[in-house]
Amino acid sequence: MSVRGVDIEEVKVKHPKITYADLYQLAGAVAVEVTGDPTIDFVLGRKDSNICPKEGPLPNAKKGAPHLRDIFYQMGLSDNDIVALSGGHTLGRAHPERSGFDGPWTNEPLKFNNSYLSELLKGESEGLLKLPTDKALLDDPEFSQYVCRAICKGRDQSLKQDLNQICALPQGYWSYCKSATKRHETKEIFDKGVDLYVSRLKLTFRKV
Ligand code: HEM
Repeated sequence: MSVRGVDIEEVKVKHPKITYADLYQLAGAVAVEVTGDPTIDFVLGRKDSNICPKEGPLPNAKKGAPHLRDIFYQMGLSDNDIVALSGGHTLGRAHPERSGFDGPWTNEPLKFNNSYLSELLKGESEGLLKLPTDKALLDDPEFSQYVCRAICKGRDQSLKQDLNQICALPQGYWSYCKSATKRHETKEIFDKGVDLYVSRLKLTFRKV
């Protein structure tokens, strides 16, 4: 694994006291920092283990919302955390030779922001990937509330009204959400929501 051309193994050799578990987390926090602005608080203290769990705890991209919950609830994460973490797909891309999926989730896959969420709301876009687990975040009423809330911030009055309404609607908000994003420039909504998304992500990062 490498972050900005730095091989993680080289860092481990130089600083053998840090565990791999901490090192990988730190690499994630640094990756977010160098590709966007947000600084992620980082706390050391994770332990390494030589024992592999029987069934790998990684999610299966072909499955839906119940599967995501099975995986992430075991880790003590909430629906809101699952949505926030899925926003990690704002960076990078899928490779057919690795996962069978192909392409990036956003138009700027080396820039960390909330564009994963805006692309999700916009629907299918040519050349951009949506995994079944990404789509599940919109199909599931609980998850999709958090997708909307993650971007629910606006200064101009009509936009604010629309966003407040989206965020207040526990169910059936989705068609409203779609029409509101059509009425306003999607980019405008998301530019205003990026701080909100990042602050939510920071809360999730404290747990992992
Ligand atoms: C929600 C469940 C998740 C599923 C099902 C999932 C699935 C996948 C898949 C299929 C790929 C493509 C792998 C490849 O072909 O190279 C991928 C890549 C990636 N995932 Fe996830 N992922 C999940 C959660 C996360 C989380 C929580 C993060 C980080 C917060 C994350 C960050 C990434 C990144 C950065 C890449 C791109 C890697 C690259 O560019 O080589 N994913 N994920």
